[in-house]
Amino acid sequence: VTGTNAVGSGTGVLNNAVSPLNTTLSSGKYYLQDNTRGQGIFTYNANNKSSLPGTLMSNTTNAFTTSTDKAAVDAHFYAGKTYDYYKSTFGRNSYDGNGTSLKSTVHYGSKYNNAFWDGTQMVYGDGDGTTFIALSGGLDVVAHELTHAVTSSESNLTYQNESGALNEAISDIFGTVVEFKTQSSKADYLIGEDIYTPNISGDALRSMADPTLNGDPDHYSNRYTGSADNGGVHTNSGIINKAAYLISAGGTHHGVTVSGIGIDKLGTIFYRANTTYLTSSSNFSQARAAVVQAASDLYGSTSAETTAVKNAFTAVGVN
Ligand SMILES: CCCCC[C@H](S)C(=O)N[C@@H](Cc1ccccc1)C(=O)N[C@@H](C)C(=O)O
Ligand SMILES: [Zn+2]
Repeated sequence: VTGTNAVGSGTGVLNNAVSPLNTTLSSGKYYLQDNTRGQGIFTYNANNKSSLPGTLMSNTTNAFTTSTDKAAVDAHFYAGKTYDYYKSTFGRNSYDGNGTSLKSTVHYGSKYNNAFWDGTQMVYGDGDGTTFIALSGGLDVVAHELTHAVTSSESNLTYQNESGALNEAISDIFGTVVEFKTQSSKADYLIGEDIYTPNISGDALRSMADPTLNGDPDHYSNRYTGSADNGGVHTNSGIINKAAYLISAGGTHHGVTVSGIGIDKLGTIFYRANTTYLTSSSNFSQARAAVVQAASDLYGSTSAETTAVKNAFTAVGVN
């Protein structure tokens, strides 16, 4: 909408206080439209239907605190935080580098247990209340989906088999990196922990530290070779997620010891790989080469960073 910039507040999915919330005042109504980042961040309500984008979220006051507001408040705020990470860390203006506006829709479908990037916008379900609660309530979910947009603009990894698992792992990696940079006190290497199984504490949809906790492989010899889930893109991502975990945190896996280099460098290395070396058809072995080259460019071919990358990929059986 055309209006004036305003700063409001809200309540998130986990009943967390959210402030500041960048909004737009137009004709006496406040909209979830943030004009301070790129060409804007716009958050919509699908009203539990499946037509997109739905209606731009509005309120008569600048306090978004109703139950309907909560998923939108987090989607809006976390999209802004993810935008900030890419802009401040790499100078990247929005997912395409051109400041293209970020659109999110919440309350998609009925009890929809998923979130996705549809090629032009982020989409979030409410969950069924048992497997998931509203998925935009997880910062790692929002950063996961927005990172698919970055990947689509860069390597454009094909969403199936090994390139698809790489695509998924890169989204999990940046979901985690953004969580560490934005919510440092509650950051972890778990994926979806904030919005997964509200009745079970301590679990998550995936674990980068130990993918086997959810039945996902942590070594290439255990990869899934079937056709489900586009060739196991959410399963075989565990192999790359484990390598990423080892690069950042270090550890010994299958007899190979990795000296961790930290979460910031993990993000910097994978960002360079995704924007410079990976292509739509890259497989795991080619991804190793891409990430090694990225680390070498950044820190030197004999650096501790490059050594950590090599050892981590070896540890998960990718050569
Ligand atoms: C619509 C068809 C599937 C789209 C897949 C999207 S990109 C995706 O990977 N969504 C994430 C959502 C997510 C992210 C982080 C944490 C929790 C949940 C995902 O992992 N979806 C799982 C449930 C899946 O599709 O199997
Ligand atoms: Zn995904």
